[in-house]
Amino acid sequence: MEKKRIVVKIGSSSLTDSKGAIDQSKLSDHIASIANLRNSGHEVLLVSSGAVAAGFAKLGYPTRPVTLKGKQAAAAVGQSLLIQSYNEQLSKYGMVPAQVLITRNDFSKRDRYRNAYSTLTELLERNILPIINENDTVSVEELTFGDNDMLSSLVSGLIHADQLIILTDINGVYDKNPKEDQSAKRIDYLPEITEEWKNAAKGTGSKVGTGGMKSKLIAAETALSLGVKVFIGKGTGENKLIDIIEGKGDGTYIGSDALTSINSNRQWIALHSTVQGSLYVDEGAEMALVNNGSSLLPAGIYKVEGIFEKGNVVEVFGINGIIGKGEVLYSSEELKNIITQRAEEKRIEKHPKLEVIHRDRWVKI
Ligand SMILES: Nc1ncnc2c1ncn2[C@@H]1O[C@H](COP(=O)(O)OP(=O)(O)O)[C@@H](O)[C@H]1O
Ligand SMILES: N[C@@H](CCC(=O)OP(=O)(O)O)C(=O)O
Repeated sequence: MEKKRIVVKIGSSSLTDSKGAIDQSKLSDHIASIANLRNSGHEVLLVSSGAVAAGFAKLGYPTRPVTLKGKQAAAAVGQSLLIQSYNEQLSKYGMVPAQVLITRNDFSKRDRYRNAYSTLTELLERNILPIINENDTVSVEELTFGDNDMLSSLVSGLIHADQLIILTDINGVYDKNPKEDQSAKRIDYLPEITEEWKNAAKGTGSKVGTGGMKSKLIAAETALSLGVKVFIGKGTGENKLIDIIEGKGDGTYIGSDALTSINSNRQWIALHSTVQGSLYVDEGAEMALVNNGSSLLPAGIYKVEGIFEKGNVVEVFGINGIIGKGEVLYSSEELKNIITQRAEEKRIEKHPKLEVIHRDRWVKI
C-alpha cells in the first residue's frame, strides 16, 4: 500500500460531553483507529480541539464560556487534561505524542512558518504523533485561525498532506442542517465547494463545537486550494480511518487525486504574508503574469505604492483591479527610481536581478 500523509482533525463534540468532561470511550476509539492507520504504514498528524470544552467545568462555568478570558482560562486547564488523556491512551499502543500549540502569528512570520514545517516533519520521521491545537491561552480574537477546521487545513497544506480527515458529530455534509430539517439528504461526494454549499451549512451543531459545518466547508475550500483532498464525517471502531482512506468512510468526500500541491513559498505568500505595498502593471505585464505564467519584469510597472524592502510581499494591480500577490526582488525605492528614469528617458541603471517578482514567488488571486 502506498504510504500516505494524513491529517486527522477531531472536533470538540467528538471528544467531550456537553457537561465539560473528556469522553474517554470516544477518545480511545479515535486512538485505536489512529494506531491502526499508523500500523498500516501511514504518517498521521492529529489536530485536536476540545481544550475549552474539557476545561470549563473545572473552572466552575456551567457551559462553554463566551468571554475571551473565560475561553483562554478554560483552554489552559483543558489542554493539559486532554494531553494527559492522549498520553494514557497512546501508551497502550506504544505511541508517543508531541503537543504542538500554534498561533496565527507563528504562521505570519516566514522563518517561524518554515520552522513549523521542519519540526513537524522531524516528529513524523521519528515516529511521534504530533497533536496540534491553537494556543488559545495566548491567542487574541483579532489574530486567530478562526477555528481548528481552518488550522487543520493550513497544517495539511504546510506539510503537503495527501488527505485531511475532519471527524465530527455528523456523518457528512447535508443539503440542509439535518438537526433542524429531517428531510435533509447526505452528499457523498463534492468535487468543489461552492457558495451554495456554504449557505446550506449554516448554524452550529453541538453545545461544545464552534463553527458548525460552514466552517468545515470554508476550511475544505482552503485545503483544496492547497492541493489537499478532504473527508468530513464520522465513524466508529479501529478501522474507521483505514475505511475512510480506502473510500469506504461514512461521510462526504471532497476533491480528488487530480489536485496539485502548492509549494510552501506560494502558500505562505497567499495565506500568511502581510502585504507591504502595491505595484500597478500595464496590459502586457498583466497578460504575462496571469496567462503566460511569466515573471514580472520592471518594464511592465507604471506605479509603485507604499514603502517596502526586497523580500516583502506586495499586491499587484492590473487594468481592472487586483490580479495577485508576490515577493519582490527590489525595494520600493529602487522601483520608483527605475520608473522615474524611464519617464525621463534616462538609461536605466544596470541591475543584477532582472525580475521584480519571480514566477515561483507569485500567486494569482
Ligand atoms: N448542511 C449541514 N450538513 C451537516 N451538518 C450541518 C449542516 N449545517 C449545519 N450543520 C451542523 O454542523 C455540526 C457540526 O459542527 P460542530 O458542532 O462545530 O462540530 P465540531 O465540534 O466537530 O467542529 C453538525 O452537528 C450539524 O448540526
Ligand atoms: N482550540 C479550541 C477549539 C476550537 C474549535 O475549532 O473547536 P471545534 O469546532 O470543536 O473544532 C479548543 O481546543 O477548545
